[in-house]
Amino acid sequence: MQPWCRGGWKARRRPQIPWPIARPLVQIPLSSPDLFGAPGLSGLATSEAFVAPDEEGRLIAAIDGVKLRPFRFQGWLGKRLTTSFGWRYDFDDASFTQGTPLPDWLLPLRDQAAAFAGLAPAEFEHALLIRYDPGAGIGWHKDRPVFEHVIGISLGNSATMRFRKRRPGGFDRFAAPMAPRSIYHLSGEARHLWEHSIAPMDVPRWSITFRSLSDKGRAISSAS
Ligand SMILES: O=C(O)CCC(=O)C(=O)O
Ligand SMILES: [Fe+2]
Repeated sequence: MQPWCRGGWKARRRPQIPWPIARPLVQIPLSSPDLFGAPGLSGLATSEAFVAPDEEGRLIAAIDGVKLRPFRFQGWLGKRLTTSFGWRYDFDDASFTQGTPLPDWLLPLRDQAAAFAGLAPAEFEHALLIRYDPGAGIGWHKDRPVFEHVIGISLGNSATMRFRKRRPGGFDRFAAPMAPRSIYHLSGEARHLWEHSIAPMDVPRWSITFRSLSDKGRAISSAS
C-alpha cells in the first residue's frame, strides 16, 4: 500500500502528494500565542491545573449527583448526558428560556472561570454540565448564537477538542488538548468562525461550561 493510501478512500482521491503533506492532522492557522506563548488558535485561551485534584473529585461527584439527561436534538437522543442552569437553550424546539438558577456549588467555580476570561461572573448566566460516558462525544458545531463567551472546565480524562473552518476545497483544522482540570475560553474567531467537536473516547470525561448571553440572547431574555 502506498503511504498516501493509509487514510482510506478520501486520502486516495489526492494521490499526487504523499499523505502527510496532503492531509496534515493539525494545520496551524494565522494565530495569536496562548498563555504559554505556544502557537494557538485566535480566540482560544487555555490553562492547565485550573482546578486542584481534590476539587476535581468533588466537582465530578456533584455533576453525578445532579439529574442528567441524554442530550436531545430535534427528536434524537445523544449519548452524552447533560443538564443546564440559568438560561436553557432547547435543541429540540430551539426555544431559549429561563431555567433553574445556578446551584451554590457552581458559584465559586464560575467566579474563578470568569476571572480567567477577564469578565464579570454575573455575565455568565448559563451553566451546562456534561458527562461523556465511554462512546459519547460531541459532533461538529458552533455554540448557539444566543450565547457569546464560552468557558469550559474539563474533568476526569484528557480529550482533544478539534476545530475546523471551511475554506475553498476543504477545512483548516486545529487540535487543542484538553487536560483534566484545565480551562478553556472561546471568544472571537475560535467562537464564531470555527466549529468544534470532541470525538467519542474509551474513558469518561465530565465538563462544566459557562456561557454569557449575546445581544441576541439578551434581546430574547428581556422580552420574556
Ligand atoms: O465538553 C466540552 O468541553 C465541550 C462542550 C461543548 O462544546 C458544548 O456544549 O457546546
Ligand atoms: Fe460547543
